[in-house]
Amino acid sequence: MNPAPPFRMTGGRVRYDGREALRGVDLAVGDGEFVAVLGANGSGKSTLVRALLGLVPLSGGRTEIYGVPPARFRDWKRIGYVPQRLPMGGGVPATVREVVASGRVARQSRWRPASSADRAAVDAALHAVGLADRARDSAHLLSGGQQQRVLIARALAGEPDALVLDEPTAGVDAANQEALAAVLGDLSRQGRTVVLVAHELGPLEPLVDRAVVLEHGRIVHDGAPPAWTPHAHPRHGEIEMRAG
Ligand SMILES: Nc1ncnc2c1ncn2[C@@H]1O[C@H](COP(=O)(O)OP(=O)(O)OP(=O)(O)O)[C@@H](O)[C@H]1O
Repeated sequence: MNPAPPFRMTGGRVRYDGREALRGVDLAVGDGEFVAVLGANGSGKSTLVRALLGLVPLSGGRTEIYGVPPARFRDWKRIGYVPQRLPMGGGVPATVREVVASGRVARQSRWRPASSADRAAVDAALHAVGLADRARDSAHLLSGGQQQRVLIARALAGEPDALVLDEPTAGVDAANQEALAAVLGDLSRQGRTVVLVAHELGPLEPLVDRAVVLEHGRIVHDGAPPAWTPHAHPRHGEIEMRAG
């Protein structure tokens, strides 16, 4: 029997205040796949990835993480999540290293201090996103693009099998987008599963095996990445399929 895929949603529905944001989504993401979730503002992209992770409840259908419904899933160290907005800033200033080290929590025993494996994973994650030389800096003083890389490093530090990123390129300059593409390319070649939400793929495009396009909470395309005018947000009718 094949092992359960990282994510499988069947007939997934999500309702906010009586309005449906997901309207019957069937989606299985296989081990090692690199899937981009595309669509216009408000089409339901964030809702879909949050529902896959059990962060928003389904009003209909079901979803599983490695074959287990999110409420019963316990193996969170296998999953990395990079949210759309920064939960850091405000509060107590933390160094870049401290934020990244917090990504090890799911792997650490509560009664033991960080092990050498923890420290090595944090170092590797900082190195992967090109921020090793900023480890002692306050995370909230970095640029938006660098903060995004800190959040990615935090997820990488947990050495997840599957990584979910919500618009990792939004508001990120070209150099940081290239850096992100290099990191995600390495992960993908290592066989990790990547699901990312994007408006535009930019330098990530060559990495994408499969694009899932949402419109009004439904999947309207699932296959090769569609081509559209750069810098335009895909709207109804604007997406054209690449020949071949
Ligand atoms: N917490 C919430 N409460 C009520 N409505 C919500 C909530 N979150 C999202 N919505 C609505 O659900 C729909 C889908 O939103 P969602 O954020 O999933 O779309 P999106 O494709 O990720 O959009 P964007 O590209 O702007 O991030 C939108 O109409 C949005 O206004």
